Amino acid sequence: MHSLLDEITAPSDLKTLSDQQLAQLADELRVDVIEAVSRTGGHLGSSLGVVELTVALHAVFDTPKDKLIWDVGHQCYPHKVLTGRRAGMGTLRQEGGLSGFTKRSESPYDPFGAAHSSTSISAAHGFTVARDLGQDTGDAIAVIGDGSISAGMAYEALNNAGAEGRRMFVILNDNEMSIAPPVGAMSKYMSGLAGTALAQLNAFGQDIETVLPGPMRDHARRARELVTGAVASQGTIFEELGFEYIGPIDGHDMSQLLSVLRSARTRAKGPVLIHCCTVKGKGYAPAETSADKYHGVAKFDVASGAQMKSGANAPSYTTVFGQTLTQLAEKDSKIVGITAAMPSGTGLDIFAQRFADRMFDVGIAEQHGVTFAAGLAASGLKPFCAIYSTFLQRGYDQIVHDVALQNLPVRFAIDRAGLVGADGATHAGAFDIGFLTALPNMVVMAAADEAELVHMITTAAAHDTGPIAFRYPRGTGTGVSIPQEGELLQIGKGRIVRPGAEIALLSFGGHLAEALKAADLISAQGVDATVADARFAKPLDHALISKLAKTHKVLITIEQGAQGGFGAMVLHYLADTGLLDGPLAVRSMTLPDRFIDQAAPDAMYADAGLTATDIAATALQALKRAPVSV
Ligand SMILES: Cc1ncc(C[n+]2csc(CCOP(=O)(O)OP(=O)(O)O)c2C)c(N)n1
Ligand SMILES: CC(=O)[C@@H](O)[C@H](O)COP(=O)(O)O
Ligand SMILES: [Mg+2]
Repeated sequence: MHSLLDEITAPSDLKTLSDQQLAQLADELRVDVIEAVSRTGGHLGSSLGVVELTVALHAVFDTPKDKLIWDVGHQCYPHKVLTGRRAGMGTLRQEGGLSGFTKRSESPYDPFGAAHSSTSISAAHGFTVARDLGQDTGDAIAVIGDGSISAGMAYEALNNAGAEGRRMFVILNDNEMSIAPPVGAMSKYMSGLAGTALAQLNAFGQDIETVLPGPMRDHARRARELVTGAVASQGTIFEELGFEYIGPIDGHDMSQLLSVLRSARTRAKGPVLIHCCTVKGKGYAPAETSADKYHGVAKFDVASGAQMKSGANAPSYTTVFGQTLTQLAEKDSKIVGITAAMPSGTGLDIFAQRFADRMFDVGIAEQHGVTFAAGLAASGLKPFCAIYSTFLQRGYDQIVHDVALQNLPVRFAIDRAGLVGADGATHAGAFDIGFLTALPNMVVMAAADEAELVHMITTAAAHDTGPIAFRYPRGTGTGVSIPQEGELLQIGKGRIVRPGAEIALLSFGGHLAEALKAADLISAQGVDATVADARFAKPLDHALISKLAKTHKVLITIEQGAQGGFGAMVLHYLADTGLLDGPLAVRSMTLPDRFIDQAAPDAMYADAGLTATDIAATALQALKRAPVSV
């Protein structure tokens, strides 16, 4: 069957299509995205919500000279299809394949990378100022969702760009969903905007336009825009910030999108915000009718929408966290949970099912979430601030300034520690060990398996003398049996998991299983190896480390984190106590000093040089070259 999509090799091809053909193209594009994502998995719901918007933006604007910047970028699959990457969609989020987000190195149509939310308006402002300073760039268009615009960074950008008054475009993609239903006053405000008389007036005007012949329709549209503009100019918050506000418009009505975008592009002198109402998962019933709108899906059967099961039999670390915290909270009414728009991703949805009034979703607002938790702790409660490692980076100054410096007992549940797989480099939980162990007063733990996680949550709940953090990997655990009750760990004490000699493998966190495999490989070479689980990167177990250093020829530290973390802390200690002055050979095995693109986690750790084979080879090599005792 003749397909317009087959004829599209670049957005410039859209300029040859009529408005009706653009609408047809959108329909074809939607089917294409559904088919593609059914084979790869990925962020389907948000992509389906912007199919018409994507076609209209590329049809009206002159990309790539005009810079189209997608916030988060998880909704960029239609964009990728239209910008020459349709053939590559089968490699989406896979090793060597297309990124799941926008990425500068992937395409000239991706002027700015994303994945962490709420960055698009700031970036667009950068392109705008550069244009005005003579750089060869066109208009900047930021497409930001209703969830993402709840982050403070978005207001920093609106505040700055609105005041400067430079011509730029912000498309507010309002589908009334974040990953979970949206929270916050802004969400209510935007829903109000979309539901007011303004929207009814808009809809009424559009109905009239549809029955009028060509020239009259344009006049009617212009009249509608003037009237709704007048009504809207009661001062939406965006106008108060210096933006012309247009909308709310139907983000699935191609003729409306085209006329509004063409008109705005022709007329705009300053910053414009177009409020676009869409449906997350639009056009695919299993997505539209699901609670999470198929935000992030595994491979699925198109006909039924049934997703392929992961096949894992152990519970995920996330589930263990949610269940354990809930169990502890039954006996401790001071325990509360804080999430930044990710209740299901962190497992706090489990906690909320039992303690709805003790779980707080602050929206995509990690900075606020951390200091909110500090306020809770200062008031005597026991806040568990559950934020993925990568997103916790957003709240670092708050951890330093509001938590550690004041020595407040905030508990940080750090999921997705280490390499995370399909989400790639933007979501790697690589840096939290380093940025947390640098802080005075902070206790830093890492769970080697899900049983250890139970002990660490229990220990954190009881730790009231200052901040404490525990990190754990994405995905299912090791399958160890999970204790009914967690033990109280002694702060700063590690454990010998496998006694040995000559070579000591000191693991911190989720790589313990790999260290044990490495010990087997080392033993097969006739060398004995000790395996220890540090449990704590701060405070270090000085007695354990000294003992290992004094009774072995080689000490290898292993962590699922970047340089400057656990291994560095151990090296500080060994150097400062003179334990490096003798015959001991020390190697610290970390993630390499580069970003690692998406692949299966095991493949990513292989790329990082952190497999059992790598560990064994490093240890045996060190033994061979270990300084000779004098
Ligand atoms: C700083 C940060 N925190 C959390 C996330 C996780 N996250 C990805 S998409 C999303 C929801 C985005 O909602 P919205 O902007 O409305 O986009 P939609 O999915 O509705 O299209 C969240 C919380 C993130 N990417 N970045
Ligand atoms: C786009 C985004 O940032 C989130 O959807 C993220 O991909 C979730 O990660 P998990 O799949 O590890 O929960
Ligand atoms: Mg949304």
